[in-house]
Amino acid sequence: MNTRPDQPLRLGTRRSKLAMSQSGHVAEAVRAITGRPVELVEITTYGDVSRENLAQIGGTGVFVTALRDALVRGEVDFAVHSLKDLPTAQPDELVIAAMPKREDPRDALVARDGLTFEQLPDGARVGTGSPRRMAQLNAYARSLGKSIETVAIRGNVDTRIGFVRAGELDAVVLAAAGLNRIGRADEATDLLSVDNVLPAPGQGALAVECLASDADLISALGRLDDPHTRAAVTAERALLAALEAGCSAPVGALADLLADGQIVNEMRLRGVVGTLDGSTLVQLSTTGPVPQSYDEAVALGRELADEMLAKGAAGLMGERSL
Ligand SMILES: NCc1[nH]cc(CCC(=O)O)c1CC(=O)O
Repeated sequence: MNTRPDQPLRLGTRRSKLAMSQSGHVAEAVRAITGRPVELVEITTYGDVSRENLAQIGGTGVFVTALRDALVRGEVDFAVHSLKDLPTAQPDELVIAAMPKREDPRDALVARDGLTFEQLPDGARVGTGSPRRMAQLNAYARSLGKSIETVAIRGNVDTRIGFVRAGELDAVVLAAAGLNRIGRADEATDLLSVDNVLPAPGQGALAVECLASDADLISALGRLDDPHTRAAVTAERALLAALEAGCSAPVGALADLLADGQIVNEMRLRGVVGTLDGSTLVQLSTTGPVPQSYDEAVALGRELADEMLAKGAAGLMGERSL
């Protein structure tokens, strides 16, 4: 670790309520492991100040780059990111020392009058800036014999829920993990089954990152790692990378463990790509032994990507936001 044992470890974090909450939990855990104080260093990222549509600015790393720069410059010792905001390419000088146990990966609906997705009226206005959500929500609505109007919005959790409270939208869709982490789980009026809406790769999981050269810190942070979360998220991100898609692409993926009684013996990886209007989806799944290494997890993701590409996935990903 870079600083003297009596000095606090510096944790770089975005300053949104969600980021502060997840960083606070990691800080507490690191304090317990190392016996050292942990100080939060607030860092503003491009994604926090830009008002541009995320799908248009490309999404790749806009919430992450400033935190990584602070790590490389030695201004902070480690950083906490939402895994789904992290580009799939890993810089050589940094490592993800821990992926703690994942929260609920599902998307949540926050609708007026307590409505579930099935109860939304035909033509309901549903806010989301995510092409992945647009594609799958439109397809889900279609399967229920109705249509919805997806409205591109962005902003933090409070801002997005505010559109519903103000009566401007019938509903918004957000990550359940985000609501849970800021103590607002009860705002969700529906949790969308992953059978209908697959989450973003890595959704609900965190990445704790530090310098690749900081062996002591890597080993301390490693105690927060959850191997099943890491295997699942690694497979999901390998799928995303092999599809050559970024976090703003209409790609959903989720790996989960299949248990036979108490014995976990397989990992299933599901993936989806679609057109924004939801008229065409390529949705496939594959199952294999629980990956025991990084390479095995990557292989599962690549295998599914190859199958999806063979079914025409590439042709569906050209579209960006509206
Ligand atoms: N930049 C958006 C973002 N990044 C991580 C989360 C939620 C928490 C998570 O997935 O870990 C969110 C908000 C959302 O999608 O509603």
